[in-house]
Amino acid sequence: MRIQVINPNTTEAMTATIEASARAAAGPGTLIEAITPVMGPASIESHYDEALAVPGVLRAVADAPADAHVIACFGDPGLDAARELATGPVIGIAEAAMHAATLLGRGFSVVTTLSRTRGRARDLAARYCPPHACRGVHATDIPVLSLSPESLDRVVALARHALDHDGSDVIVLGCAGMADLCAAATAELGVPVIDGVAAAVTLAESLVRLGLRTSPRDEYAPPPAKLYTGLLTGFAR
Ligand SMILES: O=C(O)C[C@H]1NC(=O)NC1=O
Repeated sequence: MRIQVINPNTTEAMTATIEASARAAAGPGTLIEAITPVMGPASIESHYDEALAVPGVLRAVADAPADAHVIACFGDPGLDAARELATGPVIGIAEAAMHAATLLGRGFSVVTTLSRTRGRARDLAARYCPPHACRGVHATDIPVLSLSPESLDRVVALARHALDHDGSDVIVLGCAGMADLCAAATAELGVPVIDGVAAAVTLAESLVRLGLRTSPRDEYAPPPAKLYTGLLTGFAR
């Protein structure tokens, strides 16, 4: 099977981090096609960035039919719109990570980048999870493009604080750029630490293997035909 893994920001180095995590998680029969969009922000750290990332996500989904698509940004930008264009499953990394977390413990905490992105994470938790599953969202105040292997200590220290303060038992990494910190953080913390990229790829694989796809009925049906002007000439097939 072919899974398209989209980095919604335009930073190739981050796409490489995402691709490595996706390939490590994928099964032997899965081809990972990681892509960087042709348009959008260099990183996504605000509602404005998120809005401007969506056209690039939709272009990617429309241009490359795949058995499934992963949106590899913790804000899950364009997830519902992408489901109207795709035929296979479309999975966001926040969605996958949060669902996985609810299967592994009684409550999870999110460790993310800038404090201003905490509201989005809370909103997504309210959509995806039962009440009280997400016990807290904590910001490292590390900008997305400043994440590096040296960020591990800060991420782990904040995760320890989160586990104690929130009374949670699982950690969700709140940025695709943290994917390469997951194994080391898991070893340090001794609790499940979830990388949304890996969770989304394996969830997408499972759905495809079960022969399941996005429902074409009603809300996720292809968008109604209409005129689009300017840059956004529309991406519907
Ligand atoms: O919302 C965040 O801080 C993380 C999010 N931003 C980004 O460019 N890739 C992400 O996963």
